[in-house]
Amino acid sequence: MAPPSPPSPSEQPATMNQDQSFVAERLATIAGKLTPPGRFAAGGPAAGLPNPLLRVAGVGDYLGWPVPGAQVEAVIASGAATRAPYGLGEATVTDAAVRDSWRVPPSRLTWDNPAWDGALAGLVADAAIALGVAPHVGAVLHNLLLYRPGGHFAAHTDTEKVAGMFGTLVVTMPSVYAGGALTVRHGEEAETFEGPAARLEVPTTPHWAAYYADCEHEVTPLTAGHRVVLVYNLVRPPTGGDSAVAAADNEGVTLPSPPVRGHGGSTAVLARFAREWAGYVDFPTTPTALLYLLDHKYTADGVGWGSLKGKDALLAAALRATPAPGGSGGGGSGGAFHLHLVTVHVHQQLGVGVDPAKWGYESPPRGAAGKTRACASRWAPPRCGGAPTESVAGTAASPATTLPLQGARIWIPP
Ligand SMILES: O=C(O)CCC(=O)C(=O)O
Ligand SMILES: [Fe+2]
Repeated sequence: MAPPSPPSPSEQPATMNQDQSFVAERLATIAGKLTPPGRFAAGGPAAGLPNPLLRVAGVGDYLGWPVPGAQVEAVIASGAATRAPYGLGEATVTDAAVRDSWRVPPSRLTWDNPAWDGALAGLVADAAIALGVAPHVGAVLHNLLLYRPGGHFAAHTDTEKVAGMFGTLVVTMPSVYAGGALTVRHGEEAETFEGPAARLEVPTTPHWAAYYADCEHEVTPLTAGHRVVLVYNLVRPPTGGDSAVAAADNEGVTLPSPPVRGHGGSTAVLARFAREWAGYVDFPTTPTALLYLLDHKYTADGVGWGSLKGKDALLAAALRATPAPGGSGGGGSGGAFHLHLVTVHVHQQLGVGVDPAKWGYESPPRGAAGKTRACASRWAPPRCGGAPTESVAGTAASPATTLPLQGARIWIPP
């Protein structure tokens, strides 16, 4: 933070109580008002997609358009498809109670319609815009999935299968089925994609759905018919592509800026917030650092300034663009905030009357029998679980650097 400059009386919030909740609540309020550049999931009919003329090696004819149920059964009977597995911890297992579908790997698929790749690229661009992701998004075919009556996939999140993967695109080929709805959830929100034939009509139009891979999703059981989907990994350059602008941060480390525009007026609000915070930072109960829990979940490999999603990307862009009081611009050494993408593990002991504002970075509360109660992170996902410890540890996620937080008073969201 910039050196304190006492706020004028008119800048003091009416509810100021000079404790740690003021700055944290103010930042949460500002973040809450940001409108993310896209949705966590999007989809609908894909009228622009032609019949790909898809062939499964060893099965003969092109798949029909719509795909007849008998042809799906023939692919399964041929041995070209195997039961689709799912990840359980480090292992990959098959269990029809969790996932009941069949997969054909890309190595056994060919598509002969030369118009397919261009049409798919157009759909991927639309999906990227709908999710609010920077340009240069690519789609890599992962599987052809076949669902029979009763087929389903229980709620799960998708693992990042390749570097730069941030989401999944599902293209549902026209076929006759009922049930088999895809529901995607993020926080309190849910989106359901019914596919082309929710009412057992003979469909001719494929459908699509795209979502961030960390969003939980499920496919409800098919009550009749066969569902055929192409599943693509959505990938983007790890640093956010062309729009990633290198900028030196306050510690002299070069970081790419998040590939997001549209934070607009929020930098003015954040600049005012920075002034207020600076004016009160000498109070012993005012935090000198804030942990902000990201809206999306990120893996250690997948987190970075250029790979933040949705609201996270927007807030990071706004914070980075906020100039220091008296400074001419943000995003670099003149910015109002020191920003770090880190994973912080916090294991708090119950029953000791904890006042998080008094914590030093390496002085966690100590006390009664250990129980993991809170996991918090600043710009990175909580990693809950594991053995309770009495330490608070931070790992810089991007880039690897030592955090200058020793002795900081950190406010941790409840
Ligand atoms: O079948 C679908 O619509 C989704 C499949 C899925 O969730 C996956 O392959 O991970
Ligand atoms: Fe999935």
